[in-house]
Amino acid sequence: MTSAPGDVPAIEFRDVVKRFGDNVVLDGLNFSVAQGDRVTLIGPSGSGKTTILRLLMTLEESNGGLILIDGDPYTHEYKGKKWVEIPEKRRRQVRRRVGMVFQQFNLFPNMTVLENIIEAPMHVLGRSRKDAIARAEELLEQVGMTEKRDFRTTELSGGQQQRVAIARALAMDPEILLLDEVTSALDPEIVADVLEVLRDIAKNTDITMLLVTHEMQFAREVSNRVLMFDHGRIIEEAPPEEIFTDPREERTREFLSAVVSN
Ligand SMILES: Nc1ncnc2c1ncn2[C@@H]1O[C@H](COP(=O)(O)OP(=O)(O)OP(=O)(O)O)[C@@H](O)[C@H]1O
Repeated sequence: MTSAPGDVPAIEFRDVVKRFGDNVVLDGLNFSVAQGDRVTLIGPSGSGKTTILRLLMTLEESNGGLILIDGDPYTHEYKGKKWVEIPEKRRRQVRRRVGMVFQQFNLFPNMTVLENIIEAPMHVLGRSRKDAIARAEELLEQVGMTEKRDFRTTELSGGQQQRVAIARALAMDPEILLLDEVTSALDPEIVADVLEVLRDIAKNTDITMLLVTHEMQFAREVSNRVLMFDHGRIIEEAPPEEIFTDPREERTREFLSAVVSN
């Protein structure tokens, strides 16, 4: 599902600049993602893909430009003829619409699976414990983890932890789900289980998804648009069937053949 022309994009980057010291990672980046779009970011290591997701989670601050979620500016707005910072409270409201699953799961190790999933809905969204548990149980079923409900996360395999992390992100009912190389830390034989869960979410929800992955087959199945990054710039953009079979740019071609032969 993609938005009709004229709809407000779910995500918009306008001239976004991000530097780490002298290292200019994003140098005036512009792109947008329509509501319900599934967009994969590909590109060599260090090209800025994770930085984009971290900016969207406000885990990093940009050095310029605007990031908008559903048309709402995230960090700054133009008011009274000058740029002013968005108050923290409003920023948190916008931030809540975005969920992220990380490469390294980032679960709370001293909590059970269930506690991990209900923590934010109760404390951030103010849901009752009963409602949070009911939703968590639905999600545990969806990711095939019902039996591990009361286990500590340290007792789970990487693939199981990642499925819990997906359930935890979904428990906040995000409009946008960011997936950062969610299978990279997993043994090859369990990658398929996690991809199956994500495929299911892509098929059965209208969540906007922005994913960074080296699993090209997965990107092909799940996304409807692929953006190829190099040095913080989009050098090619196309539907997966086009970019994976007949890339326009030499740099994309090189990158894809290196990934496939790995
Ligand atoms: N916290 C940080 N401090 C300093 N430099 C950073 C930091 N985070 C990222 N960088 C730098 O920003 C650049 C982009 O990194 P980023 O992780 O976004 O790339 P990437 O495309 O996601 O790479 P990969 O595919 O390896 O994950 C790199 O040069 C990296 O060294």
